[in-house]
Amino acid sequence: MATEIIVLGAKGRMGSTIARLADNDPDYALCAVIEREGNTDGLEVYSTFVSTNLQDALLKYPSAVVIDFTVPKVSLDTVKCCKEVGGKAVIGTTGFSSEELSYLKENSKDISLLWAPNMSVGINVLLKILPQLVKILGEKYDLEISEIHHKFKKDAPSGTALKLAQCLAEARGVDLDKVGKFCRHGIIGERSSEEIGVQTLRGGDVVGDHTVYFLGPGERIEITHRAHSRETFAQGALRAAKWLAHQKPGKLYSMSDVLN
Ligand SMILES: NC(=O)C1=CN([C@@H]2O[C@H](COP(=O)(O)OP(=O)(O)OC[C@H]3O[C@@H](n4cnc5c(N)ncnc54)[C@H](OP(=O)(O)O)[C@@H]3O)[C@@H](O)[C@H]2O)C=CC1
Ligand SMILES: O=C(O)C1=N[C@H](C(=O)O)C[C@H](O)C1
Repeated sequence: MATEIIVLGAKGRMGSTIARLADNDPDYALCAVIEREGNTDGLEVYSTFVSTNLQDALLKYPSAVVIDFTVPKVSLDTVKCCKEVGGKAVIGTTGFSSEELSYLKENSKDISLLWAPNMSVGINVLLKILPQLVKILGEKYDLEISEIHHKFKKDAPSGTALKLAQCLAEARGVDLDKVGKFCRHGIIGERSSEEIGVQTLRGGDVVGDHTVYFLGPGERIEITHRAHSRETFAQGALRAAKWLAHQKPGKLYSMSDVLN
């Protein structure tokens, strides 16, 4: 049976990619596309329900999974709305504060909710193997991350870079809030071995590149993931929605649950 989908932020870079793919794939039924008041022009290309109100769409399609790639404030409203009317949501938005992430976790007890800062298969496989590399290479290898994104991206560092840094910190048994180094400028002194550096580049139309560096004595390993198009993330979001449609609330799901 086709998975029913509601796409929020349907004119955004990610929202439009997801809506187009869902509309052309018999495994999905694009039930509704939602945009902000005054910004629905052009959405009639989808022969589906167009609205500025998520609640209206969820009441009309109670089994649909909402896919939301917008901004933190809007995604928090999506969670609130799903809780009020009983919907499920896949959230790809990044840039949440730790309090906002706690809000997602808290509400995942009541609604089926999945959040992942990167829905590509490649990044999620990388997250699985990084702890092994950290443990084998040990303390002598310095850990750094760099990311490059298009000039329109609003948050920094990327949600993926933060997730990768969190993964490295957990593998070393340290607190990222204490060892994360997000900016270097001026006479900063020698690098300490505990640091996990995260550096941000912005420009042009780069879809999303992430590199993890293991910088050791006499050698280094660099692992780079490059997304070739937004369809990589969009296909992941649709796969996540298909999976989430059959899940009960209980925890804040992530892509690792989907790919298991
Ligand atoms: N998890 C993953 O795999 C990925 C995550 N992302 C994340 O997804 C998010 C969106 O990225 P992207 O598609 O490039 O961004 P866009 O800016 O292209 O799209 C954002 C969408 O959100 C809507 N929006 C923004 N503010 C509001 C508001 N206050 N009220 C209602 N709607 C609003 C926009 O509508 P309007 O045009 O009217 O402003 C637009 O439709 C980002 O956080 C990004 O980091 C991106 C790629 C992959
Ligand atoms: O804003 C983007 O474009 C992307 N955002 C995500 C992030 O912040 O990690 C994922 C992807 O790299 C593209």
